[in-house]
Formats: sequence, structure tokens, C-alpha cells
Amino acid sequence: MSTLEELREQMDEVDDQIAKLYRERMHLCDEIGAYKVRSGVKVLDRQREREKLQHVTGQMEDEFCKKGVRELFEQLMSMGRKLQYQRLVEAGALGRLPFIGVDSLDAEGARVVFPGTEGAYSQAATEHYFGKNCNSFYVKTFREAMEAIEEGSADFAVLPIENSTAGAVDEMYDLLVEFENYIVGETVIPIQNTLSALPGTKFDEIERVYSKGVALMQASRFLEEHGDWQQISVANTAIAAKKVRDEQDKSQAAVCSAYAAEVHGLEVLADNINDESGNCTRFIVVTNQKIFLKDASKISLCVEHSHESGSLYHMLSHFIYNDLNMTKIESRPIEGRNWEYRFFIDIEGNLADAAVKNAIRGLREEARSLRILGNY
Ligand SMILES: C=C(O[C@@H]1C=C(C(=O)O)C=C[C@H]1O)C(=O)O
Repeated sequence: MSTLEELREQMDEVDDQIAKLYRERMHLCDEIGAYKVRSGVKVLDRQREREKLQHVTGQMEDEFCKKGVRELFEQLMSMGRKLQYQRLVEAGALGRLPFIGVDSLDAEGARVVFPGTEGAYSQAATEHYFGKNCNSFYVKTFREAMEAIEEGSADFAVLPIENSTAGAVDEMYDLLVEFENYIVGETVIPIQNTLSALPGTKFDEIERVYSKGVALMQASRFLEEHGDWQQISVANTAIAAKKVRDEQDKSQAAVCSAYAAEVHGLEVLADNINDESGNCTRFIVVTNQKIFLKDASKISLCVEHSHESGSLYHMLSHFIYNDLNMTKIESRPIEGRNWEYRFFIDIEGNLADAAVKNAIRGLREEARSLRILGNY
């Protein structure tokens, strides 16, 4: 019987052959890639790949080897494609019109819209990003803010995308798909909620609490201690504060910022009522121009892929192969297709980076759809 050393020696010989054949195969892929650059033929040829998989699995005897050789050739072909995308990018064949790189945002005198009303956290985020004296106005909903950008009545919108306690703002993800607007910046501000009501209100007079749904979630422990209060969701924390002021009813209170309470003449009955003391929200800055800052370092993408085993894995392989760091992934249901999802992915990088271009070239060809939501 052979010793372990002898078996390993034989294995090394086989592996050397595999490595040599791999090099030859990639060299051929490269030549085919050069042909594709010249002729404009698409990189991915699904029919050819299907036939190849059938052919190689047909050479295996048992199911175990069939499955293994299929996976091996799927990987080989995927690597071959990535090499070809690289060649296409080097040849400047980038596909759809790229974003335009700018040195800075044209923020001087720009009109900035935020959702809510006077005193909203979105207003605080707007002033944090564009400065206290920026030219801002508010609309009631996220949708109206996106519409204002699309039709040009505002140059930028500042909208919440994610809270550190409650997670993603789902509606914003859906609106980013629906509207042809682009993310050009982001800013994070602390969210410290209070329970506020008309001046002189006593705790035991309160029957109803108004706020934005996520803000009620962020203060869930405090609100559970007052389980008899009815919790009512409205569009915005500052709108809740305004409602309590306008209706002059001491059985009502709002979960809102101290600033919103002050703006709307309410008294803070309890401060810092959030479950998490470090609670903060990330806001995005959106515009209707296809631009990105030249020093931008984060890219947001939206990808849809065929609903089959391994498709997410293949999609993510473009980031791995190009050494791109994925920092976030969210999924949202696709309307009209029950239990199918689109993925929102953030990666580190700039649209001018070769690695980013390679990954995007590959995703664009292999995914059902790809949208670059912004580079900021
Ligand atoms: C190499 C080619 O490009 C791609 C890679 C393939 C492979 O590695 O076998 C097959 C088909 C294409 O999707 C080709 O078109 O032949």
C-alpha cells in the first residue's frame, strides 16, 4: 500500500497539470476576450456554458463527481468571464453612459427639500450637511421630496435611509427604485427622542401618543411601561408635535426631538426615552443629476437577479474577485412577483476605480438589472 507521502506526491503531479491547464484555459479566454472587444460580441454566452456543463458532467460516472465537476466548471467559466470584463473595461467599452465626476456639489444657494415639518430630524440633517443658513423647505412625505427633486423644484433632498436601532427605512429603498434620482452624499445625526405634550400636561392625563412608526419603535421600552397609551403612527415626529399643539388636547403627547417640542411650543415631559442611548439615523442627500464626487468612497447599487439557486452567490462573486468590500446588503420584495427580491448593496470604492468598473461591467451583463444609485 502507498504511504501518505507517496499519495501526496502523485496528487502534486496532478495539481501541477491542473494549474498548467488552468493557465492555458485562461489564456484562451483572454484571446476570446480580445475577439469580443473587436467584434462587440457579449461576454456571457449562456447557451455555450450550458452545453459545456452538460458535456463535462456527461464524462463523470457518479452523481458526486457530476455535481463536483459542474461546480468546478461554473467557477472556471465565471473566472474566464471576469477576465474578459477586465479586457473590455481596459478597452474603454463601459456600456451605458457613465456618471460625471465633479469636484464638489453645487450647494451654494441650492434649494434643499426635507420631509416633515419645521423641527423634523430631516431638517437637523439638512442643516448638518448644508449649513444652518441653507435655502431649505419642507414637504409632507418622502415621496413628495423625491418628486420635488425629479421635477426640479428642489436641487437636493435629505432623506432618512437607516436607523441604528430600527434598521432600514424600507420606503426609501422602494422610492430609490421608483425615481431616477441619485445619492450624492450622506450624513449621520444623533436621534434623541422625548415625550412632549402641551405645557402643564400630567403623565396620567395622557391617553394617546403620536409619532413616526420607527420613532415609536426606538422608544418601545419606555412606551411599554405605559401600556395603556394608544400609539398612533403619523408621517413624521415633528408633524406629531405640531398635531399635539394644534389640537390643544392634554390627552395627547408626541415622541419627538427636544427641538421639535420647542418649535411647536410643547413641554418635554420625559427626555432621552430611546431604548439605545447612541441611537442615530443616516440620511442620504439625493439629486436628479447623474454625478458623483471625485473623492467619493461608497457606492450604492440595486441588483435584480434570476430567481434560482446560487444567483446571489454569483452576483457577489464580482465583488470578491475584484477585491471590493461590501459594507451592506438589504433586500426588498419586487412588486408583482411574490417571494422574489431585489438587493440593495453598498460597496467601498469610486466609480473611477478599475476594480469597480470591472465588477459593474460583469454585473450589468449577468444580472437581470443593475442600477447605480450613487457614489458618495
Ligand atoms: C470563453 C468564452 O466566454 C465565456 C466563458 C466561457 C468559458 O469559460 O467556457 C464560455 C462562454 C462565455 O460565457 C466564450 O465565449 O467561449
